[in-house]
Amino acid sequence: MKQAPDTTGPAIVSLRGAGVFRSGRWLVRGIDVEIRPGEILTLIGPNGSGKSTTAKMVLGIEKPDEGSAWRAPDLVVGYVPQKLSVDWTLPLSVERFMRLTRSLSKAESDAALARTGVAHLAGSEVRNLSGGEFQRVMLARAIARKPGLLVLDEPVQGVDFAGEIALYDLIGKIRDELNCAVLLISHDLHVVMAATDRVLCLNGHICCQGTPTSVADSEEYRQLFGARGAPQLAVYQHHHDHTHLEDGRVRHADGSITAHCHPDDGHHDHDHGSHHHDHHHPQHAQDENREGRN
Ligand SMILES: Nc1ncnc2c1ncn2[C@@H]1O[C@H](COP(=O)(O)OP(=O)(O)OP(=O)(O)O)[C@@H](O)[C@H]1O
Repeated sequence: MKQAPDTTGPAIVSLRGAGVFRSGRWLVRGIDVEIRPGEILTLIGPNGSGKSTTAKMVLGIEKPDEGSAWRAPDLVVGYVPQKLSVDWTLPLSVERFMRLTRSLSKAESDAALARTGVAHLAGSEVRNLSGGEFQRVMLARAIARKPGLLVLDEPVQGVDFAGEIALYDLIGKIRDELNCAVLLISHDLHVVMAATDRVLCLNGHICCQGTPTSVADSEEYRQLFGARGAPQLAVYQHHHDHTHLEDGRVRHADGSITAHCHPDDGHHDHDHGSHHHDHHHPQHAQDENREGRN
């Protein structure tokens, strides 16, 4: 059985009463956050609530105008920003993109691409990648130097729902393999990955924090996102309640076998109200095989 990551070590990042003041106003204030090795922390909050600004204080890109921001001196950080200023009209292969701004050996680059399941795309043009492929390349770029902290600003943008679940699975696996801490930013509330240890809900300040379910239940969260927001914070759980057999049929948790799986066939629980995935699709299995081979 796999051991749970040890998240009890000393903090690798600590923000204390941190705030950023720009253009005559406080973008965020009073941010207290500690990040420990191996833990997954998700920042959620409406557009403009200060998630990226907080992440930039964690990274040291923005200096706090009040309070303090500290990082362990030897901390290697991998960062996938929300936006990249790259001229995509120029030809650029994945391989070159991986090594564009950093000294990375070909072996390190190949290993990272393999880990995120996109080794086969090394020679492809970046501008031709699909949204999901691009995010995997970005992830590979961020983990290539084996970071102790991985900061992912909206890692599932441009990715469809199935791809989103696969990416969250992958991020969880990378955390397990590298035992790195992960800071995830999401303004999209409908899925928070199950592996998230803590959710921090921002609205210019820390509005509430805790386990995903405790945040979804909190009064502050409901006030911030309204009644509509509450059922949207669906914590993605991988129930593995059925298995896809080689002949394409499906064996359910109750032992029965059917030709297909269908949400309304009575074999699945519906505890989140919204569309939620409680099983693997063949595409995910392919991704896992690909990751496993590399
Ligand atoms: N350098 C800056 N100068 C002035 N205002 C800024 C600066 N950077 C960000 N802001 C403003 O600060 C607020 C918080 O921005 P931030 O990018 O941290 O929000 P966010 O929660 O990440 O938003 P989103 O979900 O839209 O990405 C926004 O209103 C933004 O316009």
